[in-house]
Amino acid sequence: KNNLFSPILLGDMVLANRIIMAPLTRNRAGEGNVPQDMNVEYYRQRAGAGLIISEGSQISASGIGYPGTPGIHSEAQVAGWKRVTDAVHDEGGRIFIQLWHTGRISHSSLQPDHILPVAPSALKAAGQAMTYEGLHDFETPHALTLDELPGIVAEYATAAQNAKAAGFDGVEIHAANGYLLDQFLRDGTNRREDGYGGDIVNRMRLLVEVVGKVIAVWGEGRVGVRVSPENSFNDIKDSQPQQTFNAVAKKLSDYPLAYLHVLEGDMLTGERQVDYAALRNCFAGFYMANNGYDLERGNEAIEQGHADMVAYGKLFIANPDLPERFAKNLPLNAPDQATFYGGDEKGYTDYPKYVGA
Ligand SMILES: C=C(C(=O)O)c1ccccc1
Repeated sequence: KNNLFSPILLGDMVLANRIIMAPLTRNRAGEGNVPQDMNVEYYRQRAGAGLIISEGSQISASGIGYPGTPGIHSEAQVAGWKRVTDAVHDEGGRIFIQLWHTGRISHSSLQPDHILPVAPSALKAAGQAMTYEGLHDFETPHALTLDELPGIVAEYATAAQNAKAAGFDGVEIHAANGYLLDQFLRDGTNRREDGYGGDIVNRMRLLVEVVGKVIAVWGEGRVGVRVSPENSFNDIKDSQPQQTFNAVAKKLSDYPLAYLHVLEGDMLTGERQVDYAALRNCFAGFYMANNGYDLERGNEAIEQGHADMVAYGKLFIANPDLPERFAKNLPLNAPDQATFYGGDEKGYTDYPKYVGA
C-alpha cells in the first residue's frame, strides 16, 4: 500500500514522496516582478517536498492581478527563476511553475498602458482589487473577442517555453480559483454565445487549447492542471459543479498530463457538496488532492486510493521541512496569517526547521 512517503513516477520523473508544496501567492517578488534573493532561499528551504508547485506566475504583463507577484514573460524573470530552480535542484528537489492569468481579477492600474482587465464576458467581480495604492472596486472587464483568444493561448505557450529555459521540471496550468481559465469554465462568469461559451464543451475549449499547446512544449508527464469545482473565492460559481468538472476531468483524460490538481470544497465557506471520489474516477491520470489535509487525512487519502498525491499550502508556509516532520510525527509550526501576503523575510524565510527535542 502506498502512503505519503512512497515515491511516485511522474512521467519519467521519480518524486521522492507524495507530499506536494501547493502554489502559494506571497507577493514578495522583486523589482520588475523578478524573483529575488529571498525567493531563492524560500524555495531552497522547501526542496524536501516531493514536488514544489511555485506561486502563481503571470504569463504576460496583462496576466497580472496583484502587486509583487512574479512573472514568467521577461528575460529578467526567466533569469531570476533560473536561480530558484538551480537552488531547488542543488537540494535534490523538483519544481513546477504555476502558469497564471488572472483575467478579471485585476485592475487597470496594474495593467500595461492601464488597459482594462480581460475576461470571457463583461461581468464585474464583486469585491475589491488589490493594487499598489490599496484596494479599488473591480472594473467591468473587457470581454475578449474571438480573434483575441489565439493571442491568449500563445501567451501560455510562450510562458511554457520560458519555464523550460528557467530550468523548471514542468508547469501547472492554473484553471482554478476564479482566474481567467476558471472564468471560462464556470457558467457564472462565462456568458459567451460563440464557440467558447454555452455548454461545458464550449466553456472548456480555451483550457483544452492551452493544454494542447503547453504539452506540445513539454511532452508527457510534465504538465499539470489545477481546478477548484466549488471554490467561491473571487466571486465565482457554476450552476452544476459536479457535471461541469466531471466533464473537464473526462476530457483531460485524453491528454498525457502529469496530474489533475483539485482544490476540494470551498476555501471561504468550508462547503463541500461535490463528490470528489466521483470526480477522481473521471480522470484517468494521477489525482492530487488539496485543501485542509493534515498528515493523517493525507495518508488516508493515498492509502484508500482517493488521491495519488496531496498538496499542502499553509503547512508548507510554516514548516520548510514538512516531509521530515510528517515522517517523524514531529510538532508543527503554526502559520502566521498576518505575514502571508507581502512584506519581507518575516513569516517567509524565518520559519525554523525542526531542532531535535
Ligand atoms: C493565486 C491565488 C489562488 O490561486 O487563489 C491567490 C492569490 C491571492 C491570494 C491568495 C491566493
